[in-house]
Amino acid sequence: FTPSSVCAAAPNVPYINSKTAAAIDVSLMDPATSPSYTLPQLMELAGLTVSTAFHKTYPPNNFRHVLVFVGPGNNGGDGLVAARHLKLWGYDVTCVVPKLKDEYFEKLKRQAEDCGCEMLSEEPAAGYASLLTSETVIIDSVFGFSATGPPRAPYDTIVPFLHSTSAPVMAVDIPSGWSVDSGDVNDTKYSPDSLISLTAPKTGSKGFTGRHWLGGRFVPKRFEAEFGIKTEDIYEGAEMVRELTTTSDDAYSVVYVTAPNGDSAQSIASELVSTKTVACVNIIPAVKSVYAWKGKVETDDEVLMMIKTRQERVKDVEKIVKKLHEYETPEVLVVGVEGGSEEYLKWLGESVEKKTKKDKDEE
Ligand SMILES: NC(=O)C1=CN([C@@H]2O[C@H](COP(=O)(O)OP(=O)(O)OC[C@H]3O[C@@H](n4cnc5c(N)ncnc54)[C@H](OP(=O)(O)O)[C@@H]3O)[C@@H](O)[C@H]2O)[C@@H](O)CC1
Ligand SMILES: [K+]
Repeated sequence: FTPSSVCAAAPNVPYINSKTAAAIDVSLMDPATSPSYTLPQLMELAGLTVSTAFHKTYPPNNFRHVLVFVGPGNNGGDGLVAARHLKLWGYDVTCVVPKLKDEYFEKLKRQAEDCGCEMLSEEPAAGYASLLTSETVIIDSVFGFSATGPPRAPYDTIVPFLHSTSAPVMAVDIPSGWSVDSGDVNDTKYSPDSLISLTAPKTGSKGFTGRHWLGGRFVPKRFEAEFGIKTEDIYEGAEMVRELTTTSDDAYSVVYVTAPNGDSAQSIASELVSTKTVACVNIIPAVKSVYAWKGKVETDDEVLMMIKTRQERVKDVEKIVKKLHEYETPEVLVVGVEGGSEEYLKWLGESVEKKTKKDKDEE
């Protein structure tokens, strides 16, 4: 058995401060360099990158609604572009857009609206919380690397809402309200569920503990020498993003389940794998099981499933097995994984969908 894509360890990429981030931005659009990017080009690429990371973290079959908070600068522009893509990719999208920088941002708003995104320019009377459904994920594209000081109106109600909501949040570039260079120095306790860093992660996000993505597959390689960042070598295939989350402390399990025959095992295995509840099931044929049942010694011909998954998904494995299995008391035996080859464990981790903070809170 060979996994279709073996993932290498999360890359160790350099972090940059707000000054370097701004200098990179200027350099990308410097008309003296040939060819230089225009702002709309960069915004399209950044917005596509945000939506790609979002789709990987929150697939639309589980998270139908996206609530995008759009800020006054280019971070907000990224959010408007991402909103348009996500609507076209099957999500219901609501954008809160209190202010627009200029005519270009007006166009981005109209394009998103034209694709079906709902637009709000102010807080609903019942508060931002009234926009949440049980399937909402928020995009925080309020402030990026140029924000300084406490949020001013009208963001002085949006940012505290982001800090206090229990809905999962994906932050764009830096969690709004954190210092770009020093992180959560104001002790907001804001801890978004996920973060998509653009070009390079900012030093302020060093303490970030959720799922962390990097996107910037539009920055020329010459910037590596100039700004000390990493560019194209970190991305794989046609991917726009690379996950930076360290998975070294992830725990894995093997679950043993017996089934009466290969067909029965196959249907359970297909459900487990197709829902990304597990990475792999080995079906071992011709197992003879001897056991005591209702006072008698029984001997059965069975097959054995050896199921490999993340420890946090074991309960979901049990639920699916119990739903599909024809036995009254199917065997579900969990064994912890002590170790394994780094590449195989990385592949295993990537193949199983992680639980989000929301899933964990609901448990
Ligand atoms: N390099 C890349 O890969 C690319 C980066 N991109 C993205 O651009 C982002 C950086 O964009 P940016 O420079 O426009 O800054 P950002 O923080 O969005 O907005 C600043 C605005 O906020 C305002 N403001 C500031 N503080 C405030 C406060 N306390 N309260 C209220 N308002 C405040 C400030 O207003 P002013 O201070 O001027 O009055 C200004 O209007 C970056 O993080 C990334 O997401 C991509 O789009 C392109 C490719
Ligand atoms: K942000």
